[in-house]
Amino acid sequence: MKTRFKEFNPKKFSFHKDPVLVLEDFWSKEERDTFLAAMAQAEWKKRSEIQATDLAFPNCGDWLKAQIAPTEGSVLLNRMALPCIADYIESFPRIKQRHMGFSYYSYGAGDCLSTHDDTDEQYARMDAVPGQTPQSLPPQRRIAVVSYFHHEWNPDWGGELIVYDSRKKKDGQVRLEVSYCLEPKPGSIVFFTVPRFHRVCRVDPLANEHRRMSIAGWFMTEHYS
Ligand SMILES: O=C(O)CCC(=O)C(=O)O
Ligand SMILES: [Fe+2]
Repeated sequence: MKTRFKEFNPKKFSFHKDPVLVLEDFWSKEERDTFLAAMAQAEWKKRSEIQATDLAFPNCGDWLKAQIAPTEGSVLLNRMALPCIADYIESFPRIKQRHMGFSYYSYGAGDCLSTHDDTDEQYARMDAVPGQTPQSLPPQRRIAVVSYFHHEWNPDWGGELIVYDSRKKKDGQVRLEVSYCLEPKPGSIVFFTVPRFHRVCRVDPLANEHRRMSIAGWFMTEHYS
């Protein structure tokens, strides 16, 4: 569902019934300013300089990624403490530990993120030691979060987040159908359950120097093997 944050009742919402939640006007202008100031201080790395993202997302321009600062990380977590998130996470059996991880991203003209479902196969493969059984199962991403902090975004600038429904055809093949096309509206936040196919449309040259500034990451669970 898509709604304004002040009209949202987090006690009534369930990710089991509705896997995509879009909350508009989640952040005030002042809150966005604080995050943008922290982002301006961050140490950014290019997509092409990070081995895992270079392998997983070739031909996606050269967006930037940085570690979220501890203060902003806590602000984010406090604001995301919604009962519907905890209810969904706790619905998985045999949880050993809960994890989360969030990063800053900056996309300029020409940057995009090709279709993926956030199960992070590339990364999992890089961690695996050949011929060795892992001690415990790697954390599984359960809820993806993306939020937008730039102050201005024009529909001509592209950069939409497309979320798909995947339908199994009779021949066993999977067909993707667009379920949401979301403009990166300043101050909005998107949550969706993982796995779920999605992509970020290329930012158009019409954006000029404007950048799509976001925080993205996951709530994860680690399970007893
Ligand atoms: O920036 C977005 O809208 C989505 C980002 C995303 O899908 C990811 O970082 O895995
Ligand atoms: Fe993603």
